[in-house]
Amino acid sequence: MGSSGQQVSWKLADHPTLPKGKTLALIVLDGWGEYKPDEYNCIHVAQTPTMDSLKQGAPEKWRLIRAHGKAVGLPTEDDMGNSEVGHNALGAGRIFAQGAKLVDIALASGKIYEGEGFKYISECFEKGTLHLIGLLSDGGVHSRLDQLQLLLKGASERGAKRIRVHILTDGRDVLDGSSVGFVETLESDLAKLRENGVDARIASGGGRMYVTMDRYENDWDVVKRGWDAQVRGEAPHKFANAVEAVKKLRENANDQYLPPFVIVDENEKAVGPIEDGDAVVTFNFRADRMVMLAKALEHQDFDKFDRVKVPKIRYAGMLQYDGELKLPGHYLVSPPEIDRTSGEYLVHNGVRTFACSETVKFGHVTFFWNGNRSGYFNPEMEEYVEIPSDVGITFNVKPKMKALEIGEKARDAILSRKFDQVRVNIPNGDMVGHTGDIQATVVACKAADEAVKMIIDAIEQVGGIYVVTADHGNAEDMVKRNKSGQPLYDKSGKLQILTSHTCQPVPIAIGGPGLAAGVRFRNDVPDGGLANVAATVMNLHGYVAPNDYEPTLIEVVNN
Ligand SMILES: O=C(O)[C@@H](CO)OP(=O)(O)O
Ligand SMILES: [Mn+2]
Ligand SMILES: [Mn+2]
Repeated sequence: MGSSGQQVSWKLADHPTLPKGKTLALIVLDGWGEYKPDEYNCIHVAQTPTMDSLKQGAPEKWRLIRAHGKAVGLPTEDDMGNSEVGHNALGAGRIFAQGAKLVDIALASGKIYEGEGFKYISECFEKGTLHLIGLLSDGGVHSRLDQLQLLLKGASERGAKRIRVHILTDGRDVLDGSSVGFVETLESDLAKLRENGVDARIASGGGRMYVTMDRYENDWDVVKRGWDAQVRGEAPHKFANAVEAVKKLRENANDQYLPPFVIVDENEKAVGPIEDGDAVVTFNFRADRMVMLAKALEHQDFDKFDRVKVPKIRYAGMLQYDGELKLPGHYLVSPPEIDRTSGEYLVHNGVRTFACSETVKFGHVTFFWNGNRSGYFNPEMEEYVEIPSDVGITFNVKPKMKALEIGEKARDAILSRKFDQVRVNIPNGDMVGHTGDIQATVVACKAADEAVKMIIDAIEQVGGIYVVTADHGNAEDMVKRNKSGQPLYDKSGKLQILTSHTCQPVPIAIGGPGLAAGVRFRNDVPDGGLANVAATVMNLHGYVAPNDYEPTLIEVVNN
């Protein structure tokens, strides 16, 4: 049965000419876009002989595809790509309206306030406090400030009398240092609410990478720091107001890594710990970095850290973050129903699959790939291997990350001949790109290229096929630019470093000894994007994709 209840026919039609049984390596370079060659394009600066040689196969075996905006289900063409929407599109073969867009629609129509989730939390408004926890920026990757603003307004109009916002500063999807402005904006909104009789305040905060927003259980301490501040009202730093807190803490850390703080009253008492009878909403729409907190808030038998205090609350996510675990049970907006993913089809058709990355990207090639669904479709047919990521460092310190280990695992999986598809995510360009450290990102790109080479070499040995692509841009452009592409400087003359993803297209290359003669990229899908990759991969496994999948990027010509 499909998730919508209808019977799904999983059998895929045979491809008219392409054979089955070739080992296929599917390599996703995280944060690897295509951009003009200059000194801030780390992919260009780095030695990347493998990726360079693939590019020489253009236009038949190398091309660019869209990885941002509407091509991946985001609200506008100004929205940069990200891993969640990117891997969802790669795996699902169709474009789904994503969380950002679904929340926009639900807020605009007011439907968000009519759903079960809002009713559930609003029953606490009379006696309890409404806590809103999430990423404070307009990055649009995990959350958006304007959505928070609408939610604050909507909730207060519908009876929330006491509101506490627990902020996580960004500096990753937006410029470092922009946190101050976002906090000022939020403070002025909360002041207006107070004028209207709503007791609304910021209660706690911290930088997203150091407080709360860990993912894939890489480091529970991150979530614990947030818990202590948000729930217990305990943090090493105490301030009377949040703008002052962020300004002060920025003296020793950037936005992504601000230490946890709580806002206190005249008696040094935290103004907004979470108490029995309160309502809590995590207002991020994106799943990966909210799942751990959701578990801490929702699971009775939670044992990842000592929560000390476990208030009886009503908790709702902006979305449901994990469709398989049904986590959280209550949510304000229904998530996209990403069903019938390519992974599920291929497993049903006997394609044995291996997927691997290191912890910080592990869920990208498994959970996101499979439509935000954790676990295997069929454990007999699939093996997912996670290589533990380094914990407690920023990745510019170790820019090679686990690229070679991922390459080795993929190589061994290919050479074992136990798998038909070997899928990896190579994180370097993205994770190091987010640190804004240009030199380290150059090293990162080189390491990623070396990992690609290892995997392609293994494919050569077994007579297989490779598909190399990326989920969105990042390392190819490390500075903020004006409309004509010139780097921008701030008031003090400092170059404005871009830590975020980009709106650039990404490459896709196909090749390997197992690629049938005459296979090439068609030229009649010029606007092809990440969602076109699934049908392409199904073809290379010897199958035709379901009708409603975005069209394949390849054709077979007689030569
Ligand atoms: O680190 C993350 O959470 C995002 C940026 O916010 O990056 P990616 O989409 O590549 O995972
Ligand atoms: Mn990514
Ligand atoms: Mn990223």
